[in-house]
Formats: sequence, structure tokens, C-alpha cells
Amino acid sequence: MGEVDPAFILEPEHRPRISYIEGKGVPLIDLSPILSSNNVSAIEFEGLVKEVGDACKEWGFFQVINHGVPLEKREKIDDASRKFFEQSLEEKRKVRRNEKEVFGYHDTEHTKNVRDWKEVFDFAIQEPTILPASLDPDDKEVTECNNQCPEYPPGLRETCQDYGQEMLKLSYKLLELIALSLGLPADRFYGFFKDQTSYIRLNHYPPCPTPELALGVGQHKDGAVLTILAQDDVGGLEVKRKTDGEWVRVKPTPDAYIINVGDTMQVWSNDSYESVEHRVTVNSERERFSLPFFLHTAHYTMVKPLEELINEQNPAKYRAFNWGKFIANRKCSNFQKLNVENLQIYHFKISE
Ligand SMILES: O=C(O)CCC(=O)C(=O)O
Ligand SMILES: [Fe+2]
Repeated sequence: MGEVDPAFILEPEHRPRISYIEGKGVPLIDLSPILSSNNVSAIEFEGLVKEVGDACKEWGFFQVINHGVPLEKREKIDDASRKFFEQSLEEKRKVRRNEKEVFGYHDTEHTKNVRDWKEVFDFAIQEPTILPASLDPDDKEVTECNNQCPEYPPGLRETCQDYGQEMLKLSYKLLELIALSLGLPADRFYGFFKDQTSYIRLNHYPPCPTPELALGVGQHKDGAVLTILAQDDVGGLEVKRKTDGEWVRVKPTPDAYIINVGDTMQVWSNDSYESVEHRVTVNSERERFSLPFFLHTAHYTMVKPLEELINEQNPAKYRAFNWGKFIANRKCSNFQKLNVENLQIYHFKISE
């Protein structure tokens, strides 16, 4: 990645500023009231539900501490990720993603048709993961996708599986809090995750000689229900603040996870909660590692506003869409430079 290929260069209006605003305001939420060993008062619990609801509404992003994920599990996957990316390109490309194998290594990802300054390794939570065979909305055929596992570092598969289980446990806790904050039963979202298409991504952002012209990940929204992200101490994640549209940096906080509302949750909540744009800046000195977990429903889920949240005064703002076809469409545009805009939830918006 030494030389700057024009495919990485952003249009001037999308280039990052070299100075940045530190994340004043991205809420930091202490989840200790729901750690199983704690006795929590009703007031404390209601306070936490409100805090989560307010963060989803006002920011679409928050950080959590005292989340119950053992630090050793995070350190273990972080270490495995560093070892994997340290290898030669030739080794890494042995587990390369392609049109058939959708999980694995990838070093030419595009966000909104500009190449990202990063390399990734994707690992599915469910094996096999069932996905649509094609983008064609009328084609009902599906394919079984498995993980590709590198020889090195040994045990990467088990490390990822183990970490994945921790991510699911934290997801369910967060989904309960979010459901309650929307006035729904705590278990309202549970039914969506049989046959889920969730995955863990290992991200590596090498130092970039021209950080003012390129991005590690261009500005985008996650399609997920939720994303749970671990970032290292380098920093670079920026969130578009809802109040004024400024790009604000999410300050690295030791052992915290960054949570963001994805497009699926935005649609389910009928726009009460919003999936917010974010991006990753790179720098010329230090490489950066991050570990997002994308919580996704089954491919056959028809994503639409929840019945309980719509009525005559507040009608559905979206038409139902098929999750599998939506994600397949996104993945396809991440693969190569296309001359069309990639699929977004507003394409399913019902005009008012
Ligand atoms: O690396 C990060 O901090 C965020 C990455 C991200 O937004 C993504 O992979 O969707
Ligand atoms: Fe993202």
C-alpha cells in the first residue's frame, strides 16, 4: 500500500481536516447496573434505559464501560488480528474474499466508490451463514457461506468464535435496553436472530503517506441492527454530530466499546433512532487496528417499522425490504468501483 493509487483519493469535499474536534458529547454509559452480579434498584435501571434511549436519539452513537466482556477475550482477538495482518500479502490472500466466498481477507474495499486505506478480515458468527445467491429480487436461491480460516495465527477460528459469543451476549443486553427505551417488551427483538448474518471484522489501517487525501473508511452508515466496535488507542473514528453536522472524533477509552445504531434499527424504530454517518481518518505515523461486530438479522427478514410503533398519527415511514438482498447489494458495491450510488434505506422511504 506504499504508493498512493488515485483510487484512494477523495473528492475535495470529502477530504478530512487535519485538525479535529475531540468527541465532546458522545455519551459514555456505565452498564454496571445490568451486570448479573449486581442488585439494581428500579430507579437506577430506569435511569439506564433513559440514558441509552437518549443516546440513540440524540447521537446514534455511545460508548459503554462495565459491559461484562472479559478483557482477556478482547486482548486475545486483538493479538490474533495483529499477527494475521503482519503476514505477507501473499499469505493473507490465501484466504481472500471473492464473489463466492464472502467472508475472509479483503484489501480493496470501497466505500461510496472510493477505495479505503485499510485491509480487513471478516468472520461470520453463524456457520454456515445463509445468504441470497444473487442480487435479483425475484431469485429466491440461497447459498451457504463458511468462514475461511488462515493457518496463521493458530487458533484464530476459536478466538473469533469465542469473541463472537461475547458480542452476542452484549448485543442482547443492549437490545433489551433499547426495546424498553422504545416502550416495547425487553425481549421484543430476540426473534430476529435465528439464522442471523452477523459477523466480526478485523480492521487494519496502515500508516498513510497522504492522510489529508484519503480515508481509512469513507463516510457511511452501517446497515446493521447495532455495531459494537473496539478501537485501539490511536484514534481516527469520527461521527457526524446530529446537532450541527460537524465531524467529531470518538475518543479512545480503554476497554470501552463504541455502540452505534444501524440502519435496521432506524427502520424498526420508524426514525425515532437514527443511524448516523461516520468515517475513519488515517495518519502518517501509526497503524491502527479496530474490531467491529455487526449484528445482522436473518437474510429472509423483511425489515420494516415495528407495528407497535406506528399508528394513524405516526404512519410507517418505510416500505418493507428484504435484508439479504439489501446487504448483498451493499457488499457488491464495496467490492468494486461502480458508477452508481449504493443502496440506502432512504430508497425505501415512503414519501410524506
Ligand atoms: O475502524 C473504525 O473505527 C470503524 C470502522 C467502521 O465504521 C466500519 O467498519 O463500518
Ligand atoms: Fe461503520
